[in-house]
Amino acid sequence: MAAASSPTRAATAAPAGGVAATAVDDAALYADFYCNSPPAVAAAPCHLRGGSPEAAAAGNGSSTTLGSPIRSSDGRQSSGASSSSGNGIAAEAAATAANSSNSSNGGGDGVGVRGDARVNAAKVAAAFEPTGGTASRDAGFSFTAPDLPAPPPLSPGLPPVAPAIDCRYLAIANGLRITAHAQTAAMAELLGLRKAPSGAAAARQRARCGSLLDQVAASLDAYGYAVLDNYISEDAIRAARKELGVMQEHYSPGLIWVGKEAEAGAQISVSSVRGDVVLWLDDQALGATAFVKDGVRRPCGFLQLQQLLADVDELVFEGLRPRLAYLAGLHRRSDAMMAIYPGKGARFAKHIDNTTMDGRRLTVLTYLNPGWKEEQGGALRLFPVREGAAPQVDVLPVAGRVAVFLSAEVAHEVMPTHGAAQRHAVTLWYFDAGEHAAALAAARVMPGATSKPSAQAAATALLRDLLAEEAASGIPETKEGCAALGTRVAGLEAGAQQLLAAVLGLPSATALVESFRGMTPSALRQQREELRNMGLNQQHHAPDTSSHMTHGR
Ligand SMILES: O=C(O)CCC(=O)C(=O)O
Ligand SMILES: [Fe+2]
Repeated sequence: MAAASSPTRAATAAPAGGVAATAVDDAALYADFYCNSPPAVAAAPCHLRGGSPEAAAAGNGSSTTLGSPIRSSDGRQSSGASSSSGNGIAAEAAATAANSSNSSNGGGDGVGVRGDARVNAAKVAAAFEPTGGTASRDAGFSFTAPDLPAPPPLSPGLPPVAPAIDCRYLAIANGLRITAHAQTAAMAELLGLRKAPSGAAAARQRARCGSLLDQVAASLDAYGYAVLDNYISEDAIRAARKELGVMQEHYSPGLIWVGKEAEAGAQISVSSVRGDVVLWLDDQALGATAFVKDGVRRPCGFLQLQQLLADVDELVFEGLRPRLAYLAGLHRRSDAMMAIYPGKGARFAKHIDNTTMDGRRLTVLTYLNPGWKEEQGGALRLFPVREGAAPQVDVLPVAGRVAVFLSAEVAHEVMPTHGAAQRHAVTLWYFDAGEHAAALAAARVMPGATSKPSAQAAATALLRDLLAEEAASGIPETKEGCAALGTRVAGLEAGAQQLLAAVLGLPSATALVESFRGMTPSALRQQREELRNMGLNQQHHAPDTSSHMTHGR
C-alpha cells in the first residue's frame, strides 16, 4: 500500500498568515490582461512560513502553514477584486477595458461577459469530457494494489515546501475563455466594452497563463501537491455558497469504508474519524431548478457552482493533463462532493484517498470559506513523501484556494475545526482512464449489496459499535463485554454473519462465530484498532441525494 512518512506528532499551528499585502493589485492584473498595457508585475509565489524538514523530523512539532498571500497584516482578505462592488469579473473587465486607450485590433479572445454559466459549463464539458455523472459511485474502490513506485527525490535547490501560487491571472483568463462565447462577445463589442487584444497581447496572455500552469505542474511534480490561491474569485465563492445554502438540510454524514477484502465491506459513519457532512452533486442535480422536501417544491440552482466546476475541470484537463506524463490518462472525474465540517471539533483523520488502485489519480479541493481564520482550525494537513520535502504542510481552507494532490500518494487529514463556523469545500477526484477501466472491470458485486437489507443493517450496526470508542460503543473491553459480544454475533441472522465474515476476512460465518466466541479483551482491542485502520485506508463514497432533485421545469 502507498505509505507516507508520517510524523506522528500533530504540529502546532503557526500563527495566522499575516503577510504583506499583495504586490500586484487586481486592477493592474486586469489592465494587463485586457488592455494591451505593458506587463504588470508577474504574479508572485505566496509567502510561506514554517518548519524545515530537519526541524519537523527532530520532533519539535513545527509544521508549515500556507497563509493567504492576499491577507493584509490584520488577516482580512484584501484583494482589489473583493473590495469591488460585487459585480464580479465582467464589470471590472468592462471598466478596465473602457478606461483603456491603447488597445488595438487583432486576433485572440476578447472580453466576454460572465454569462450563461450552464451553456458554458456544457461547452467545457463537451470539450473536456469531464464527468460521467456516476463515476464516484461505480468506481468499485475494491482492489488490492501493488505499491506505487517510489516517488522521485525532490530536485536539489527547491525549498522544502511548495509555495502557493497566486492564480488570479488564470482566474481572469478562465472567466474570459469560458464565457466569451460569440454572442456575449459581440454584444460587448457593440457596447464598446470589448477591446480585442492585439496579437502580441494575446500571445502575452497565453504565455503568462502558461507560465502559471507550468508552476502548478512543477509543484505537483516535485512535491506531489500544489496550492493555487485565488483561482476562484471571492465573488464567485460567495455566490456558490449562496446556492448551496438551500441544500443545507440535504447533507448527510460522510462515510468511511470498512472491509478487509476490498470486495467486501460496509460504509459506515463514524464521526470521530470523519466528522463532515456531505452532499454529492451529479450532473443532473447541478442542472436542477427545484428540489422537493416534505412534498414542498423549493427552488434551487447551481449556475455558479457549475462555473466553478468548469474552472477546475479546465485547470486539470487543459492546464495540468498536457503538462505531466502521469496525468495524460485523466479522462473524467467523480461527481462533486460538497463537504461541510460543522465546527465543534469536526475533523477527518489521516488517510490516503486511493490505496486500492481505484482509478483516482488527482484529488482537487476548492475551499469556499471567505474570511477563514487560522484560529478556526480546519487546515488541510498534507504529508508529502518526496524526499527532501517538509514532512507536513498545513493549508488553510481560505476562499478561492484550490489544493491539488496525488490521490494515491499524499496522506492528509483535516484538522479539527473550532467554533461554530462551518468549513465548506468541494472535492473532486480525477480518474486515470486505464486504472479506472481496470478497476471497473474487476469490480465484483459486494456481498453487502446483495444481502437482505436486514442483514446489512445488523452487520453495519455491529461494525459501528466496534468502530466507536469503547466508552460509546456498548461493547466494553472486559470478559463480560466479550462474552456478550460473542452471544450477539452468534445470534445474528446468517446473511449478517456472512457479510461480517467477508468484511473481517474470515472464510465463513462459522469461523466468524467461533472467532467472536473466543474473543479476549485484548483481542477485542486489537480487532477494534484494525477496523479503524481499515476505515482510514479505504475511504468510500456516500450515495448522492440527486433523487431529491427535480430536473428542469
Ligand atoms: O476537505 C479537505 O480539505 C480534505 C477532505 C478529504 O480528505 C476527503 O474528503 O477525502
Ligand atoms: Fe481525503
